[in-house]
Amino acid sequence: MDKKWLEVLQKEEHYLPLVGVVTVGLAARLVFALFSNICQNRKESERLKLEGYKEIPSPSGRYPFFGHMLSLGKAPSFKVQKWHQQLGPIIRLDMGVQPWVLINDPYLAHELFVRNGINSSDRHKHSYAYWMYSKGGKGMIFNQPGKKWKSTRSAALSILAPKNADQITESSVSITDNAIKLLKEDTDKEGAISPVRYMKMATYGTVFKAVFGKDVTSINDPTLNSLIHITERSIVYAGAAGDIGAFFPSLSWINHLSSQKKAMNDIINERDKVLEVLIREAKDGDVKCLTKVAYSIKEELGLDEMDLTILLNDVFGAGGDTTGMSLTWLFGILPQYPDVQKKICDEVDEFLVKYGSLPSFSSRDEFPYTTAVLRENLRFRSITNFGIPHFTANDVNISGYHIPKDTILISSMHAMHMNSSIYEDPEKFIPERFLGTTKTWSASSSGSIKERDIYAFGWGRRICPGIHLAEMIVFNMCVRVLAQCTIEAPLDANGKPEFVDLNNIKTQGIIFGPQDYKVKFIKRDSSPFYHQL
Ligand code: HEM
Repeated sequence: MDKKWLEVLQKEEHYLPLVGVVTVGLAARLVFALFSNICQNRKESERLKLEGYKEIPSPSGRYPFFGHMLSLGKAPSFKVQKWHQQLGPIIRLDMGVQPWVLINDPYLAHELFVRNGINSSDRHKHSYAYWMYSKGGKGMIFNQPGKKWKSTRSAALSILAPKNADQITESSVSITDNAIKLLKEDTDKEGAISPVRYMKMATYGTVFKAVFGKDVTSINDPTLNSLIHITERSIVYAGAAGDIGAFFPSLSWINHLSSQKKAMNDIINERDKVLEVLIREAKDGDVKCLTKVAYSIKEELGLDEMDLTILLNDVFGAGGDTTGMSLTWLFGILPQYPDVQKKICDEVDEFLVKYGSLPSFSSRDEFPYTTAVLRENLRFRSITNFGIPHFTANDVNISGYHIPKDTILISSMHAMHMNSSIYEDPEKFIPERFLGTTKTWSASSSGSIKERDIYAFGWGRRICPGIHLAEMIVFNMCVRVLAQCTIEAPLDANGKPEFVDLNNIKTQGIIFGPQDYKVKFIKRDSSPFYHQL
């Protein structure tokens, strides 16, 4: 964020006359901004301290004007984990003038987001995500939790809920098989490959079919790729980088000077054009998909065209990158644990011999070890840095702490999954910790807090509506790849495997992934299907 902010300033200065009145004017505005932000910082800190309540601890490393923003570093999730280890389950950060309260204890998070859900389920009115992307709070993700938001959720669940997802189940398998076919062909040509594009094809492709009813057969599908490109640029701006004014109100003028504003507007215009065509074709087509279903119940739900456009974009965007990233972590982790791979392969082979066909998600119960690995993958590397932040609509008091209205609330996703009071040896990748837990991700994310064992899908009324689809795509991809291949790291000049560094994180807006890496998908001669590969 700090770097981006400086880049914006540098770019703007480049276009402005370098000497004279403008430069002096800018300097004066910066000094004024600095001063007024410091005053506001102080007011915010006072607001968080209330007599009779415990003070929420705040880490050192707070700078004037920027607050903790400059201390978050390149891997904010890891830094926040350290702060929780030092200060406990609830901490406060000052991001410019904006207070953030972060929680890494599931019971406290449950008390805040579920028991006090009425006051803790708003979204912050982010300059890009709320005002531009969702046109002032339309659709689902950035909408406030009122009547329209409820309607968009019920429209989405008409396709995504486990009991309604039959159609997606079939298409998920065929899109996944297409992606694996291409992955194998490219491996034969190139040796080691980066799995990211193929995972994106399978995940975005499945969601694309579910939302717009269109099949994706090529990794180069132009419409799918342009929507992915638009989505990924949006995800970056939906993070802190797209909302300078919220952290530094006195610097919000930068947003208006900035070429960033133009770039953001371009994304939205491009998005609207692509969606207009897709929606028209989906409405007129014969395939049952979210667009068709949502339009058929539009009047009943009291939604307008733009509500639906943003909703469809929300579901596409929220489903593709997250699920693809979970698979990208998995294929980076597995080469480092050959014994884990072997146990998954044994389970798949046993199924192949017993039934003579590849499994689909409905056979999930026959894969206790594989499902434990996929749960551990989700815990070990959480995909979203901090979920999607919530915002307090009113003051909230939990466990003796006072959280005022207008505070950003964050479930510290990585720190919660690395909390040693919940998981033994949390820094180690140990799938066995989940053996014996056969519930689906969806069932265990929404049950009682005592039975919850993963926290990657958020909380309360805002909980991710795509959990079932996410698990289905990840399961299908994992078992179908390992039915045919083993995954190995390429070797360096000395014959040593070049594993991806699992602690070297790439943060893209709200998503958290590994650095780019390559692996080899090697045909598995022990597979009962070997001769058909
Ligand atoms: C492994 C994959 C996924 C992960 C880790 C994930 C995680 C999350 C998280 C953390 C939230 C925020 C919840 C909160 O605010 O408390 C969320 C919301 C959401 N997710 Fe997912 N998600 C995944 C896959 C999907 C899929 C496949 C879809 C749909 C196709 C989807 C659609 C959504 C939507 C629409 C929301 C916004 C809900 C609202 O604001 O009311 N997600 N997801």
